Amino acid sequence: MRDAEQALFSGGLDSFELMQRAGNAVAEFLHANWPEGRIQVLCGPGGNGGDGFVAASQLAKLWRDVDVFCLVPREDLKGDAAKAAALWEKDIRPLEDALEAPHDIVLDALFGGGLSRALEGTVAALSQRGGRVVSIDVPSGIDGFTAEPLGPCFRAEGTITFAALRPAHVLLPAAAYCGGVFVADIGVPVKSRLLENSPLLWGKRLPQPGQSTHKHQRGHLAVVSGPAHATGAARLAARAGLRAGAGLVTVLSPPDAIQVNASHLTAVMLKEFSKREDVCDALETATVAILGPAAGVSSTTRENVECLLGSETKAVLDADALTVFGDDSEALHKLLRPSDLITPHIGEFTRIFGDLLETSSNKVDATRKAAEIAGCVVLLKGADTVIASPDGTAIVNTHATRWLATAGSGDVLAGIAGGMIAQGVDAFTAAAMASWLHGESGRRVGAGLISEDLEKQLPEILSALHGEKR
Ligand SMILES: NC(=O)C1=CN([C@@H]2O[C@H](COP(=O)(O)OP(=O)(O)OC[C@H]3O[C@@H](n4cnc5c(N)ncnc54)[C@H](OP(=O)(O)O)[C@@H]3O)[C@@H](O)[C@H]2O)[C@@H](O)CC1
Ligand SMILES: Nc1ncnc2c1ncn2[C@@H]1O[C@H](COP(=O)(O)OP(=O)(O)O)[C@@H](O)[C@H]1O
Ligand SMILES: [K+]
Repeated sequence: MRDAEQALFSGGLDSFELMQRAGNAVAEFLHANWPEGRIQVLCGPGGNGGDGFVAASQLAKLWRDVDVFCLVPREDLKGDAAKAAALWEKDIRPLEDALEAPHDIVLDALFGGGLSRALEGTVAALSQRGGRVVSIDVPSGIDGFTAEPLGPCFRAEGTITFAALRPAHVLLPAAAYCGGVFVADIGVPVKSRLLENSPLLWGKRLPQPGQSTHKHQRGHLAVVSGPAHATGAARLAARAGLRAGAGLVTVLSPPDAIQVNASHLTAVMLKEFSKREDVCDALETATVAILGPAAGVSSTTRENVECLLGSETKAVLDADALTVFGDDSEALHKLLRPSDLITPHIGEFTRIFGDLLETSSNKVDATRKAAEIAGCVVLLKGADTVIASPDGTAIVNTHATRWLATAGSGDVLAGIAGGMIAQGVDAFTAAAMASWLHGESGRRVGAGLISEDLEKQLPEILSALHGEKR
Protein backbone atom coordinates (compact mmCIF):
# COMPACT_ATOMS: atom_id res chain seq x y z
CA MET A 1 0.00 0.00 0.00
CA ARG A 2 1.40 3.39 -0.97
CA ASP A 3 2.21 6.12 1.54
CA ALA A 4 -0.69 8.36 0.55
CA GLU A 5 -3.13 5.50 1.07
CA GLN A 6 -1.49 4.53 4.35
CA ALA A 7 -1.73 8.12 5.59
CA LEU A 8 -5.44 8.11 4.85
CA PHE A 9 -5.88 5.14 7.14
CA SER A 10 -3.59 6.26 9.95
CA GLY A 11 -5.02 6.69 13.42
CA GLY A 12 -3.91 3.54 15.19
CA LEU A 13 -7.05 1.59 14.33
CA ASP A 14 -6.93 -2.20 14.15
CA SER A 15 -6.62 -3.18 10.48
CA PHE A 16 -8.86 -6.28 10.73
CA GLU A 17 -11.53 -4.22 12.46
CA LEU A 18 -11.35 -1.77 9.52
CA MET A 19 -11.57 -4.63 7.04
CA GLN A 20 -14.71 -5.92 8.73
CA ARG A 21 -16.30 -2.48 8.69
CA ALA A 22 -15.31 -2.12 5.02
CA GLY A 23 -16.66 -5.55 4.04
CA ASN A 24 -19.92 -4.97 5.93
CA ALA A 25 -20.34 -1.64 4.16
CA VAL A 26 -19.78 -3.39 0.81
CA ALA A 27 -22.49 -5.93 1.60
CA GLU A 28 -24.95 -3.20 2.56
CA PHE A 29 -24.13 -1.17 -0.55
CA LEU A 30 -24.54 -4.14 -2.87
CA HIS A 31 -27.68 -5.49 -1.23
CA ALA A 32 -29.38 -2.08 -1.18
CA ASN A 33 -28.64 -1.23 -4.80
CA TRP A 34 -28.67 -4.67 -6.48
CA PRO A 35 -31.27 -6.44 -4.31
CA GLU A 36 -31.76 -9.45 -6.55
CA GLY A 37 -29.63 -12.01 -8.34
CA ARG A 38 -26.84 -14.50 -7.83
CA ILE A 39 -23.55 -12.90 -6.75
CA GLN A 40 -20.12 -14.02 -7.88
CA VAL A 41 -17.45 -12.70 -5.49
CA LEU A 42 -13.96 -12.55 -7.05
CA CYS A 43 -11.27 -12.22 -4.39
CA GLY A 44 -7.63 -11.23 -4.74
CA PRO A 45 -4.79 -12.18 -2.36
CA GLY A 46 -4.62 -8.92 -0.36
CA GLY A 47 -6.78 -6.45 1.51
CA ASN A 48 -9.23 -6.01 -1.36
CA GLY A 49 -9.88 -9.74 -1.38
CA GLY A 50 -10.22 -9.59 2.41
CA ASP A 51 -13.02 -7.04 2.06
CA GLY A 52 -14.60 -9.41 -0.47
CA PHE A 53 -14.61 -12.38 1.94
CA VAL A 54 -16.20 -10.25 4.69
CA ALA A 55 -18.82 -8.97 2.24
CA ALA A 56 -19.55 -12.50 0.98
CA SER A 57 -20.26 -13.85 4.47
CA GLN A 58 -22.42 -10.83 5.29
CA LEU A 59 -24.38 -11.15 2.02
CA ALA A 60 -25.00 -14.83 2.77
CA LYS A 61 -26.49 -13.76 6.12
CA LEU A 62 -28.85 -11.55 4.13
CA TRP A 63 -29.99 -14.74 2.31
CA ARG A 64 -28.25 -13.79 -0.90
CA ASP A 65 -27.06 -16.52 -3.26
CA VAL A 66 -23.25 -16.14 -3.16
CA ASP A 67 -20.32 -18.01 -4.76
CA VAL A 68 -16.73 -17.14 -3.85
CA PHE A 69 -13.70 -17.53 -6.13
CA CYS A 70 -10.11 -16.62 -5.28
CA LEU A 71 -6.91 -16.02 -7.24
CA VAL A 72 -4.90 -18.07 -4.70
CA PRO A 73 -5.80 -21.14 -2.61
CA ARG A 74 -7.22 -20.46 0.89
CA GLU A 75 -4.04 -21.81 2.57
CA ASP A 76 -1.87 -19.25 0.75
CA LEU A 77 -3.79 -16.27 2.13
CA LYS A 78 -2.02 -14.30 4.84
CA GLY A 79 -2.80 -11.79 7.59
CA ASP A 80 -6.15 -10.02 7.56
CA ALA A 81 -7.14 -11.64 4.24
CA ALA A 82 -6.71 -15.10 5.83
CA LYS A 83 -8.76 -14.03 8.87
CA ALA A 84 -11.46 -12.67 6.57
CA ALA A 85 -11.52 -15.87 4.50
CA ALA A 86 -12.09 -17.84 7.71
CA LEU A 87 -15.43 -16.02 8.05
CA TRP A 88 -16.53 -17.74 4.82
CA GLU A 89 -17.34 -21.30 5.79
CA LYS A 90 -18.28 -22.66 2.37
CA ASP A 91 -16.04 -23.48 -0.60
CA ILE A 92 -13.57 -21.04 -2.06
CA ARG A 93 -13.25 -22.07 -5.69
CA PRO A 94 -10.31 -21.37 -8.05
CA LEU A 95 -10.69 -18.18 -10.05
CA GLU A 96 -10.70 -20.02 -13.39
CA ASP A 97 -14.04 -21.62 -12.41
CA ALA A 98 -15.66 -18.19 -12.30
CA LEU A 99 -15.30 -17.81 -16.05
CA GLU A 100 -18.10 -20.32 -16.71
CA ALA A 101 -20.07 -20.13 -13.44
CA PRO A 102 -23.64 -18.79 -13.61
CA HIS A 103 -24.16 -15.38 -11.98
CA ASP A 104 -26.08 -12.11 -12.26
CA ILE A 105 -23.75 -9.73 -10.44
CA VAL A 106 -19.98 -9.76 -9.99
CA LEU A 107 -18.40 -8.36 -6.84
CA ASP A 108 -14.91 -7.36 -7.92
CA ALA A 109 -12.67 -7.74 -4.86
CA LEU A 110 -9.49 -8.58 -6.75
CA PHE A 111 -7.20 -5.56 -6.35
CA GLY A 112 -7.49 -2.09 -4.89
CA GLY A 113 -4.73 0.14 -3.58
CA GLY A 114 -2.15 -2.63 -3.96
CA LEU A 115 -2.39 -3.19 -7.72
CA SER A 116 1.22 -3.38 -8.89
CA ARG A 117 0.99 -4.47 -12.53
CA ALA A 118 -1.42 -5.00 -15.39
CA LEU A 119 -4.04 -7.75 -15.14
CA GLU A 120 -3.14 -10.96 -16.99
CA GLY A 121 -4.57 -14.40 -17.75
CA THR A 122 -7.81 -15.37 -16.03
CA VAL A 123 -8.10 -12.05 -14.20
CA ALA A 124 -7.76 -10.11 -17.44
CA ALA A 125 -10.33 -12.39 -19.12
CA LEU A 126 -12.77 -11.90 -16.22
CA SER A 127 -12.38 -8.14 -16.48
CA GLN A 128 -13.52 -8.21 -20.10
CA ARG A 129 -16.72 -10.24 -19.68
CA GLY A 130 -18.99 -7.22 -19.29
CA GLY A 131 -22.20 -7.63 -17.25
CA ARG A 132 -23.11 -6.10 -13.92
CA VAL A 133 -20.05 -5.40 -11.81
CA VAL A 134 -19.72 -3.82 -8.38
CA SER A 135 -16.13 -2.96 -7.47
CA ILE A 136 -14.55 -2.63 -4.07
CA ASP A 137 -12.35 0.45 -3.66
CA VAL A 138 -11.58 0.79 -7.37
CA PRO A 139 -12.33 -1.35 -10.44
CA SER A 140 -9.50 -3.90 -10.59
CA GLY A 141 -6.94 -2.99 -13.23
CA ILE A 142 -7.16 0.75 -12.51
CA ASP A 143 -4.20 2.36 -10.81
CA GLY A 144 -5.91 4.29 -8.03
CA PHE A 145 -3.07 6.79 -7.79
CA THR A 146 -2.44 7.79 -11.39
CA ALA A 147 -6.16 7.34 -12.21
CA GLU A 148 -5.20 5.40 -15.34
CA PRO A 149 -5.98 1.81 -16.33
CA LEU A 150 -2.75 -0.24 -16.20
CA GLY A 151 -4.15 -2.47 -18.97
CA PRO A 152 -7.44 -4.39 -19.13
CA CYS A 153 -9.73 -3.45 -16.26
CA PHE A 154 -13.22 -4.06 -14.89
CA ARG A 155 -15.96 -1.60 -15.77
CA ALA A 156 -18.25 -1.22 -12.77
CA GLU A 157 -21.85 -0.11 -12.40
CA GLY A 158 -20.99 0.97 -8.90
CA THR A 159 -17.85 1.32 -6.78
CA ILE A 160 -17.69 1.51 -3.02
CA THR A 161 -14.66 3.07 -1.41
CA PHE A 162 -13.77 3.99 2.13
CA ALA A 163 -13.27 7.18 4.12
CA ALA A 164 -12.70 9.53 1.17
CA LEU A 165 -12.75 9.78 -2.60
CA ARG A 166 -9.41 9.08 -4.33
CA PRO A 167 -8.31 10.73 -7.58
CA ALA A 168 -9.26 7.60 -9.55
CA HIS A 169 -12.91 8.07 -8.58
CA VAL A 170 -13.17 11.53 -10.10
CA LEU A 171 -10.38 11.95 -12.67
CA LEU A 172 -10.67 10.74 -16.22
CA PRO A 173 -10.15 8.20 -17.65
CA ALA A 174 -10.48 6.13 -14.44
CA ALA A 175 -13.72 7.75 -13.28
CA ALA A 176 -15.50 6.47 -16.38
CA TYR A 177 -14.86 2.87 -15.19
CA CYS A 178 -16.16 3.42 -11.64
CA GLY A 179 -19.88 3.94 -12.27
CA GLY A 180 -21.64 5.53 -9.31
CA VAL A 181 -19.19 5.95 -6.44
CA PHE A 182 -20.21 5.59 -2.82
CA VAL A 183 -17.89 6.58 0.02
CA ALA A 184 -18.46 4.52 3.16
CA ASP A 185 -17.49 6.00 6.50
CA ILE A 186 -15.52 3.29 8.31
CA GLY A 187 -14.52 5.56 11.17
CA VAL A 188 -11.09 6.70 10.09
CA PRO A 189 -10.03 10.34 10.14
CA VAL A 190 -9.42 11.94 6.75
CA LYS A 191 -6.58 14.41 6.32
CA SER A 192 -7.11 16.03 2.96
CA ARG A 193 -10.46 16.34 1.28
CA LEU A 194 -11.24 15.52 -2.32
CA LEU A 195 -14.77 16.24 -3.48
CA GLU A 196 -16.77 15.79 -6.64
CA ASN A 197 -18.34 18.99 -7.90
CA SER A 198 -22.08 19.30 -7.52
CA PRO A 199 -24.57 21.98 -6.46
CA LEU A 200 -24.88 19.95 -3.24
CA LEU A 201 -21.52 21.46 -2.26
CA TRP A 202 -22.44 25.12 -2.82
CA GLY A 203 -26.08 25.49 -3.92
CA LYS A 204 -27.11 27.10 -0.63
CA ARG A 205 -24.29 29.65 -0.97
CA LEU A 206 -25.31 30.94 -4.40
CA PRO A 207 -25.57 34.70 -3.97
CA GLN A 208 -29.05 36.10 -4.19
CA PRO A 209 -30.21 39.67 -3.92
CA GLY A 210 -32.59 40.65 -1.14
CA GLN A 211 -35.88 42.46 -1.82
CA SER A 212 -34.30 45.91 -1.52
CA THR A 213 -30.80 45.16 -2.78
CA HIS A 214 -29.35 47.71 -5.21
CA LYS A 215 -26.79 47.01 -7.89
CA HIS A 216 -23.85 48.41 -5.92
CA GLN A 217 -24.44 45.72 -3.31
CA ARG A 218 -23.96 43.01 -5.95
CA GLY A 219 -20.34 43.86 -6.60
CA HIS A 220 -18.40 45.40 -9.46
CA LEU A 221 -16.53 43.21 -11.93
CA ALA A 222 -13.89 44.70 -14.23
CA VAL A 223 -12.60 42.84 -17.29
CA VAL A 224 -9.50 44.06 -19.09
CA SER A 225 -9.84 44.02 -22.88
CA GLY A 226 -7.11 43.16 -25.34
CA PRO A 227 -6.15 45.41 -28.29
CA ALA A 228 -8.54 46.29 -31.17
CA HIS A 229 -8.14 42.96 -32.97
CA ALA A 230 -8.67 40.86 -29.80
CA THR A 231 -11.62 42.20 -27.83
CA GLY A 232 -14.16 39.37 -28.00
CA ALA A 233 -12.71 37.32 -25.16
CA ALA A 234 -13.10 40.15 -22.65
CA ARG A 235 -16.70 40.72 -23.74
CA LEU A 236 -17.51 37.01 -23.40
CA ALA A 237 -16.15 37.08 -19.85
CA ALA A 238 -17.91 40.35 -19.05
CA ARG A 239 -21.36 39.22 -20.19
CA ALA A 240 -20.99 35.90 -18.36
CA GLY A 241 -20.04 37.81 -15.20
CA LEU A 242 -23.14 39.99 -15.55
CA ARG A 243 -25.34 36.91 -16.04
CA ALA A 244 -23.74 35.31 -12.98
CA GLY A 245 -25.08 38.24 -11.01
CA ALA A 246 -22.41 40.94 -10.65
CA GLY A 247 -24.26 44.25 -10.16
CA LEU A 248 -21.92 46.24 -12.40
CA VAL A 249 -19.52 45.04 -15.05
CA THR A 250 -17.00 47.28 -16.81
CA VAL A 251 -14.75 46.41 -19.70
CA LEU A 252 -11.48 48.33 -19.38
CA SER A 253 -10.31 48.97 -22.89
CA PRO A 254 -7.14 50.31 -24.48
CA PRO A 255 -7.83 53.41 -26.66
CA ASP A 256 -7.49 51.57 -29.99
CA ALA A 257 -10.23 49.11 -28.96
CA ILE A 258 -12.74 51.58 -27.57
CA GLN A 259 -14.77 51.86 -30.78
CA VAL A 260 -15.05 48.13 -31.35
CA ASN A 261 -15.93 47.47 -27.71
CA ALA A 262 -18.45 50.35 -27.67
CA SER A 263 -20.24 49.00 -30.72
CA HIS A 264 -20.79 45.62 -29.00
CA LEU A 265 -21.61 46.48 -25.41
CA THR A 266 -24.95 47.42 -23.90
CA ALA A 267 -25.50 46.52 -20.25
CA VAL A 268 -21.76 46.11 -19.76
CA MET A 269 -20.02 49.46 -19.19
CA LEU A 270 -16.87 50.61 -20.91
CA LYS A 271 -13.91 52.61 -19.66
CA GLU A 272 -10.74 53.56 -21.46
CA PHE A 273 -7.26 53.01 -20.12
CA SER A 274 -4.17 54.28 -21.86
CA LYS A 275 -1.39 53.99 -19.34
CA ARG A 276 -0.70 51.96 -16.24
CA GLU A 277 -2.14 54.48 -13.77
CA ASP A 278 -5.46 54.43 -15.57
CA VAL A 279 -5.79 50.66 -15.15
CA CYS A 280 -4.87 50.94 -11.49
CA ASP A 281 -7.37 53.75 -10.93
CA ALA A 282 -10.12 51.89 -12.72
CA LEU A 283 -9.37 48.68 -10.84
CA GLU A 284 -9.62 50.37 -7.48
CA THR A 285 -13.36 50.79 -7.85
CA ALA A 286 -13.82 47.13 -8.79
CA THR A 287 -14.45 44.28 -6.36
CA VAL A 288 -12.72 41.83 -8.66
CA ALA A 289 -11.01 42.00 -12.05
CA ILE A 290 -10.53 39.42 -14.78
CA LEU A 291 -7.28 39.79 -16.63
CA GLY A 292 -5.81 37.64 -19.36
CA PRO A 293 -8.36 36.56 -21.99
CA ALA A 294 -6.81 37.78 -25.28
CA ALA A 295 -4.99 40.46 -23.28
CA GLY A 296 -1.82 39.95 -25.30
CA VAL A 297 1.53 38.56 -24.16
CA SER A 298 3.01 42.02 -23.68
CA SER A 299 4.69 44.23 -21.14
CA THR A 300 1.36 46.07 -20.75
CA THR A 301 -0.35 42.85 -19.65
CA ARG A 302 2.40 42.14 -17.17
CA GLU A 303 2.20 45.67 -15.76
CA ASN A 304 -1.56 45.37 -15.49
CA VAL A 305 -1.21 42.09 -13.56
CA GLU A 306 1.33 43.68 -11.21
CA CYS A 307 -0.96 46.63 -10.65
CA LEU A 308 -3.99 44.40 -10.03
CA LEU A 309 -2.15 42.13 -7.60
CA GLY A 310 -0.79 45.16 -5.76
CA SER A 311 -4.28 46.61 -5.28
CA GLU A 312 -7.16 45.69 -2.96
CA THR A 313 -9.09 44.24 -5.90
CA LYS A 314 -9.41 40.46 -6.13
CA ALA A 315 -8.08 38.83 -9.28
CA VAL A 316 -9.12 36.13 -11.72
CA LEU A 317 -6.12 35.51 -13.97
CA ASP A 318 -6.37 33.47 -17.14
CA ALA A 319 -4.59 32.94 -20.47
CA ASP A 320 -2.13 35.74 -21.35
CA ALA A 321 -1.98 37.07 -17.80
CA LEU A 322 -0.38 33.71 -16.90
CA THR A 323 1.62 33.16 -20.10
CA VAL A 324 3.28 36.56 -19.72
CA PHE A 325 5.02 35.17 -16.61
CA GLY A 326 6.22 32.06 -18.45
CA ASP A 327 9.90 32.85 -17.99
CA ASP A 328 9.49 34.43 -14.56
CA SER A 329 6.81 32.38 -12.83
CA GLU A 330 8.24 32.89 -9.34
CA ALA A 331 7.45 36.58 -9.63
CA LEU A 332 3.81 35.68 -10.29
CA HIS A 333 3.70 33.19 -7.41
CA LYS A 334 5.00 35.90 -5.05
CA LEU A 335 2.34 38.40 -6.13
CA LEU A 336 -0.70 36.11 -5.93
CA ARG A 337 -2.88 36.25 -2.83
CA PRO A 338 -5.14 33.60 -1.21
CA SER A 339 -8.28 35.38 -2.44
CA ASP A 340 -7.15 35.17 -6.09
CA LEU A 341 -8.11 32.56 -8.68
CA ILE A 342 -6.03 31.45 -11.64
CA THR A 343 -7.63 29.37 -14.41
CA PRO A 344 -4.92 27.81 -16.60
CA HIS A 345 -5.45 25.10 -19.18
CA ILE A 346 -2.74 22.44 -19.26
CA GLY A 347 -0.43 24.47 -21.55
CA GLU A 348 -0.64 27.56 -19.34
CA PHE A 349 -0.26 25.41 -16.21
CA THR A 350 3.00 24.00 -17.58
CA ARG A 351 4.25 27.48 -18.42
CA ILE A 352 3.88 28.69 -14.84
CA PHE A 353 4.43 25.49 -12.86
CA GLY A 354 6.99 23.69 -15.04
CA ASP A 355 6.91 19.87 -14.95
CA LEU A 356 4.57 19.61 -11.93
CA LEU A 357 2.10 17.49 -13.90
CA GLU A 358 4.73 14.94 -14.92
CA THR A 359 6.30 14.77 -11.46
CA SER A 360 3.00 14.36 -9.59
CA SER A 361 1.11 11.09 -9.42
CA ASN A 362 -2.04 12.65 -10.87
CA LYS A 363 -3.77 15.92 -11.80
CA VAL A 364 -5.25 16.39 -8.33
CA ASP A 365 -1.85 16.16 -6.66
CA ALA A 366 -0.35 18.53 -9.24
CA THR A 367 -3.10 21.11 -8.78
CA ARG A 368 -2.86 20.89 -4.99
CA LYS A 369 0.89 21.49 -5.16
CA ALA A 370 0.36 24.38 -7.58
CA ALA A 371 -2.13 26.03 -5.20
CA GLU A 372 0.38 25.71 -2.39
CA ILE A 373 3.23 27.12 -4.49
CA ALA A 374 1.19 30.04 -5.86
CA GLY A 375 -0.69 30.63 -2.60
CA CYS A 376 -4.01 31.05 -4.39
CA VAL A 377 -6.89 28.99 -5.76
CA VAL A 378 -5.93 27.10 -8.92
CA LEU A 379 -8.47 25.80 -11.44
CA LEU A 380 -6.83 23.47 -13.96
CA LYS A 381 -9.14 23.19 -16.97
CA GLY A 382 -9.89 20.09 -19.01
CA ALA A 383 -12.52 17.42 -19.54
CA ASP A 384 -11.90 16.84 -15.84
CA THR A 385 -11.32 20.21 -14.22
CA VAL A 386 -9.48 20.26 -10.90
CA ILE A 387 -9.89 23.09 -8.40
CA ALA A 388 -7.50 23.24 -5.45
CA SER A 389 -7.03 25.64 -2.59
CA PRO A 390 -3.71 26.17 -0.79
CA ASP A 391 -5.02 24.20 2.24
CA GLY A 392 -5.20 21.02 0.11
CA THR A 393 -8.96 20.83 -0.36
CA ALA A 394 -9.72 19.85 -3.95
CA ILE A 395 -12.81 19.52 -6.11
CA VAL A 396 -12.98 17.73 -9.45
CA ASN A 397 -15.60 18.75 -12.01
CA THR A 398 -16.57 16.31 -14.73
CA HIS A 399 -20.02 17.84 -15.16
CA ALA A 400 -19.20 19.09 -18.65
CA THR A 401 -19.35 18.10 -22.30
CA ARG A 402 -16.84 17.71 -25.08
CA TRP A 403 -18.72 20.42 -26.99
CA LEU A 404 -17.09 22.89 -24.62
CA ALA A 405 -13.81 22.38 -26.46
CA THR A 406 -14.34 25.52 -28.53
CA ALA A 407 -12.75 28.96 -28.77
CA GLY A 408 -13.75 31.31 -25.99
CA SER A 409 -15.38 28.83 -23.65
CA GLY A 410 -12.65 29.33 -21.06
CA ASP A 411 -13.32 33.08 -21.16
CA VAL A 412 -16.94 32.41 -20.20
CA LEU A 413 -15.78 30.22 -17.32
CA ALA A 414 -13.55 33.02 -16.01
CA GLY A 415 -16.47 35.43 -16.38
CA ILE A 416 -18.86 33.30 -14.32
CA ALA A 417 -16.23 32.89 -11.59
CA GLY A 418 -15.56 36.64 -11.59
CA GLY A 419 -19.29 37.37 -11.37
CA MET A 420 -19.60 35.13 -8.30
CA ILE A 421 -16.52 36.62 -6.61
CA ALA A 422 -17.93 40.12 -7.23
CA GLN A 423 -20.94 39.09 -5.13
CA GLY A 424 -18.78 38.03 -2.21
CA VAL A 425 -18.27 34.33 -2.90
CA ASP A 426 -14.77 33.12 -2.00
CA ALA A 427 -12.51 32.18 -4.92
CA PHE A 428 -12.57 28.40 -4.26
CA THR A 429 -16.36 28.19 -4.07
CA ALA A 430 -16.74 30.58 -7.02
CA ALA A 431 -14.48 28.32 -9.10
CA ALA A 432 -16.60 25.29 -8.19
CA MET A 433 -19.84 27.13 -9.00
CA ALA A 434 -18.40 28.41 -12.28
CA SER A 435 -17.11 25.08 -13.54
CA TRP A 436 -20.43 23.34 -12.82
CA LEU A 437 -22.57 26.15 -14.28
CA HIS A 438 -20.28 26.27 -17.34
CA GLY A 439 -20.55 22.49 -17.77
CA GLU A 440 -24.33 22.52 -17.32
CA SER A 441 -24.65 25.37 -19.86
CA GLY A 442 -22.57 23.38 -22.33
CA ARG A 443 -24.68 20.27 -21.80
CA ARG A 444 -27.87 22.20 -22.43
CA VAL A 445 -26.56 23.51 -25.76
CA GLY A 446 -24.82 20.33 -26.95
CA ALA A 447 -23.66 19.89 -30.53
CA GLY A 448 -23.16 23.12 -32.42
CA LEU A 449 -22.23 24.99 -29.26
CA ILE A 450 -20.38 28.28 -29.64
CA SER A 451 -19.16 30.24 -26.66
CA GLU A 452 -21.76 32.99 -27.14
CA ASP A 453 -24.46 30.41 -26.31
CA LEU A 454 -23.20 29.65 -22.84
CA GLU A 455 -24.21 32.75 -20.86
CA LYS A 456 -27.70 32.58 -22.35
CA GLN A 457 -28.30 29.30 -20.50
CA LEU A 458 -27.53 30.81 -17.11
CA PRO A 459 -30.91 32.42 -16.26
CA GLU A 460 -32.73 29.11 -16.52
CA ILE A 461 -30.05 27.15 -14.67
CA LEU A 462 -29.71 29.72 -11.89
CA SER A 463 -33.48 30.04 -11.52
CA ALA A 464 -33.76 26.28 -11.12
CA LEU A 465 -30.99 26.27 -8.50
CA HIS A 466 -32.78 29.07 -6.64
CA GLY A 467 -36.00 27.05 -6.81
CA GLU A 468 -37.70 29.77 -8.87
CA LYS A 469 -39.87 28.98 -11.87
CA ARG A 470 -39.30 30.94 -15.08
N1 LIG B 1 -5.69 0.27 4.56
C1 LIG B 1 -6.73 -0.07 5.27
O1 LIG B 1 -6.70 0.08 6.47
C2 LIG B 1 -7.91 -0.61 4.61
C3 LIG B 1 -7.82 -1.22 3.35
N2 LIG B 1 -8.86 -1.83 2.80
C4 LIG B 1 -8.79 -2.65 1.60
O2 LIG B 1 -7.48 -3.12 1.37
C5 LIG B 1 -7.13 -2.85 0.02
C6 LIG B 1 -5.64 -2.72 -0.13
O3 LIG B 1 -5.08 -3.93 0.25
P1 LIG B 1 -3.60 -4.36 -0.24
O4 LIG B 1 -2.65 -3.27 0.09
O5 LIG B 1 -3.34 -5.68 0.34
O6 LIG B 1 -3.72 -4.40 -1.81
P2 LIG B 1 -4.66 -5.24 -2.83
O7 LIG B 1 -5.18 -4.27 -3.79
O8 LIG B 1 -5.62 -6.07 -2.13
O9 LIG B 1 -3.66 -6.20 -3.65
C7 LIG B 1 -2.37 -6.54 -3.23
C8 LIG B 1 -2.08 -7.96 -3.62
O10 LIG B 1 -2.36 -8.15 -5.00
C9 LIG B 1 -1.17 -8.60 -5.70
N3 LIG B 1 -1.21 -8.02 -7.03
C10 LIG B 1 -1.15 -6.70 -7.36
N4 LIG B 1 -1.33 -6.52 -8.67
C11 LIG B 1 -1.51 -7.77 -9.20
C12 LIG B 1 -1.76 -8.24 -10.52
N5 LIG B 1 -1.88 -7.41 -11.56
N6 LIG B 1 -1.89 -9.57 -10.70
C13 LIG B 1 -1.80 -10.41 -9.66
N7 LIG B 1 -1.56 -10.02 -8.39
C14 LIG B 1 -1.42 -8.72 -8.16
C15 LIG B 1 -0.05 -8.13 -4.84
O11 LIG B 1 1.04 -8.93 -5.12
P3 LIG B 1 2.52 -8.32 -5.33
O12 LIG B 1 2.40 -6.97 -5.98
O13 LIG B 1 3.06 -8.20 -3.98
O14 LIG B 1 3.17 -9.31 -6.20
C16 LIG B 1 -0.63 -8.31 -3.45
O15 LIG B 1 -0.56 -9.67 -3.06
C17 LIG B 1 -7.87 -1.62 -0.34
O16 LIG B 1 -8.01 -1.46 -1.73
C18 LIG B 1 -9.19 -1.86 0.38
O17 LIG B 1 -10.03 -2.67 -0.44
C19 LIG B 1 -10.15 -1.84 3.48
O18 LIG B 1 -10.20 -3.07 4.17
C20 LIG B 1 -10.32 -0.65 4.39
C21 LIG B 1 -9.18 -0.52 5.36
N1 LIG C 1 -13.40 17.64 -23.96
C1 LIG C 1 -13.87 18.47 -23.02
N2 LIG C 1 -14.81 18.04 -22.17
C2 LIG C 1 -15.31 18.87 -21.24
N3 LIG C 1 -14.92 20.16 -21.08
C3 LIG C 1 -13.98 20.64 -21.89
C4 LIG C 1 -13.41 19.83 -22.90
N4 LIG C 1 -12.50 20.58 -23.55
C5 LIG C 1 -12.51 21.80 -22.97
N5 LIG C 1 -13.40 21.85 -21.98
C6 LIG C 1 -13.69 23.02 -21.12
O1 LIG C 1 -13.80 24.16 -21.97
C7 LIG C 1 -13.06 25.26 -21.45
C8 LIG C 1 -11.95 25.61 -22.45
O2 LIG C 1 -11.14 26.61 -21.93
P1 LIG C 1 -9.84 27.13 -22.67
O3 LIG C 1 -8.97 26.01 -23.04
O4 LIG C 1 -9.26 28.21 -21.84
O5 LIG C 1 -10.47 27.74 -24.00
P2 LIG C 1 -10.39 29.23 -24.57
O6 LIG C 1 -9.00 29.71 -24.32
O7 LIG C 1 -10.68 29.08 -26.03
O8 LIG C 1 -11.41 30.02 -23.87
C9 LIG C 1 -12.56 24.82 -20.08
O9 LIG C 1 -13.48 25.19 -19.09
C10 LIG C 1 -12.51 23.30 -20.20
O10 LIG C 1 -12.65 22.68 -18.95
K1 LIG D 1 -11.45 -3.98 -6.82
